[in-house]
Amino acid sequence: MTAASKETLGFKTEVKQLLHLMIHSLYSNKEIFLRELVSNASDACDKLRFQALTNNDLYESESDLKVDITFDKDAKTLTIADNGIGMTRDDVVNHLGTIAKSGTAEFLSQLSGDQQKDSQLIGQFGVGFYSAFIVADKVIVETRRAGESAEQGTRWESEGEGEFSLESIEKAGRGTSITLHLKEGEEEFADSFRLQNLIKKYSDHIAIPVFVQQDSNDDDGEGEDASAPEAVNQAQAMWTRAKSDISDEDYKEFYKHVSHDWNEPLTWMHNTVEGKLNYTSLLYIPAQAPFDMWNREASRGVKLYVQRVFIMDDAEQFLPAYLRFVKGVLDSNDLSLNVSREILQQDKQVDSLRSALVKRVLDTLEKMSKKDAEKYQTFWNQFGEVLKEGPAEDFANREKVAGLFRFATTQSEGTEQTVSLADYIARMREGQKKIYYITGENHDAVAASPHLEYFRKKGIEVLLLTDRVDEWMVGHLSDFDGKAFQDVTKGELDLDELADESEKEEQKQLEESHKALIERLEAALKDDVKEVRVSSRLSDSPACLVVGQYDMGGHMRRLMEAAGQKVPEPEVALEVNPSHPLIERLDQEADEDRFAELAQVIHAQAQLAEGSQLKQPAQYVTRLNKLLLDLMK
Ligand SMILES: Nc1ncnc2c1ncn2[C@@H]1O[C@H](COP(=O)(O)OP(=O)(O)OP(=O)(O)O)[C@@H](O)[C@H]1O
Repeated sequence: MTAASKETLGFKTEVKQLLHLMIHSLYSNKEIFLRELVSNASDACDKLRFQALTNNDLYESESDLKVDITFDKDAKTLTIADNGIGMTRDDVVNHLGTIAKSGTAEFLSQLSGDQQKDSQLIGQFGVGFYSAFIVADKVIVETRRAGESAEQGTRWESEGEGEFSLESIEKAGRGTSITLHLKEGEEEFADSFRLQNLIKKYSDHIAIPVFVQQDSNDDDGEGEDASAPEAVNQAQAMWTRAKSDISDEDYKEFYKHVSHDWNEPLTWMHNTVEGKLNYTSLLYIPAQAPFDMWNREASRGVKLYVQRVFIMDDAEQFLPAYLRFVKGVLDSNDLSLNVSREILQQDKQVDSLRSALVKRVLDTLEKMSKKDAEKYQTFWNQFGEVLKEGPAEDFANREKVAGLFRFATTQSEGTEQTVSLADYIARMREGQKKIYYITGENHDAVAASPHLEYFRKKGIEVLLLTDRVDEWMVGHLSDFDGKAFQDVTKGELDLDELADESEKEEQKQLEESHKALIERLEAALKDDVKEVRVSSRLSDSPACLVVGQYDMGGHMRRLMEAAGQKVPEPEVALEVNPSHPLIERLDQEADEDRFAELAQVIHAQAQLAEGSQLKQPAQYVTRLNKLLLDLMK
């Protein structure tokens, strides 16, 4: 080792922030550091086994993979050593000096300083290696990549305060050993009994044997007197065990290992299939959305194993993007051990496996929605918006996915999305053939829309769609259970279906008796709207705007315009309510200039009511002020 090979580097800012936070927010759960370090050690062994498939020399004549936990009570140290893949000097800098996760900055910006809330968020982010600093004031990592020579080892050392040092060392055995210098008061972790209990509690499911040093019999504290270590965990891939042998606690801990989530999962599905396809899958639905669910680069997919050998993390080919919240393991007996991401893209088996997993997840959700509505509601509140991408992405399952949707409606309470399409259909009025909906920015705005007046009067339920994906989703769904979706703000209301005879007659008469008014309005607004009609949808408001049945809705148009996209101008019709006092008064206005002014104000108000921006707001204010002044005279 030469002095020149030693250097001191600073942590990236986000690491400093995370370390500070971790130590303060996670202290009450400090023991989880062991789970995190053993989980990393197990992953490192998995990776070595995978790479050794094509290069057996990597085993360096030691193919029994294991994790060794040793301690020294006097020195107050604890060491977690593995003989896995190890790290090069560059790996060490990249993995233990930065956080390479996409969305890290965004995650950190969400933190509030409130320890309770923040610990929840860190849980979703994943705690990892840095959790060692919850109990240690100095951490030393000694590592050597499998296949490299003994002199190419690296020693990383840090007190968790801004910087770390690196130097080259000689390391005979490959792999990584992490030594924690325990903080004052954390001596409990240099204790065999305590360590064994923790491994049984948190890491029993790890497929690699974990050995914990025994306490020495004569209590002189000499490390050399310790007797031979023994494997503490079951050391068998958990998903290969019989379901009856696996406790809920085991399933939950395994979830934390595969997902890097700190919270418990909402539910899981564990299945072994033999026949045309041969595989075992253990899939989890989290209880909480991860911090990066909307980040396009975020990793997703299952951990793929072939015949118990780890192949890759985040195998995204096995689940569609709209199920990206699902975590877990797929162990296939059919795929080849040298399968790669490229091969997966063309493999026919992959499609069959994917269909099978999708079916499993959708069936599980359906069952949950029937058996445990409250639990399902938790799921929906977290992941509903993602699931709504389903009809566009997975045409074959669109009806099944839509059956899982929940909506806020004109008849549901508050803003929570609780009504299924089946509920809606069961409540449809006699003769009603369509599923009516309205889209908009937020619940209050859509619930107050003038377009709902007629539906309220007739007691017809309307779905209130306020998620960004909604309009896009309905566009792809188009119908459910044979009933078409209809935007209540689009096209002429089809009274045939909704109104009784007397209403239709009344509407006809209104149209006849207001022909002159309509013509005058059309002349006054000829540059603004394509058509003016007598409305059948309004009862309390004077007017509203309606786009063509096949035009883009107002909400979608606003979203696209906000994203800087050019959107074709829709052909808008103004519908007026002749029974409204304002329109009655307008009809009597003899002065054509004043009539035109009033018509412009009514048109502007209809735009405001639907949430649109006026093209010339100042002009509207001037007009309105003029009218107000007239009133005050
Ligand atoms: N024992 C080890 N052997 C080899 N590489 C390791 C070991 N421990 C950590 N690493 C490397 O350091 C990286 C960072 O580890 P860390 O635990 O912080 O994050 P992670 O495991 O990727 O995810 P998470 O933070 O969600 O746990 C790992 O991805 C791995 O590449």
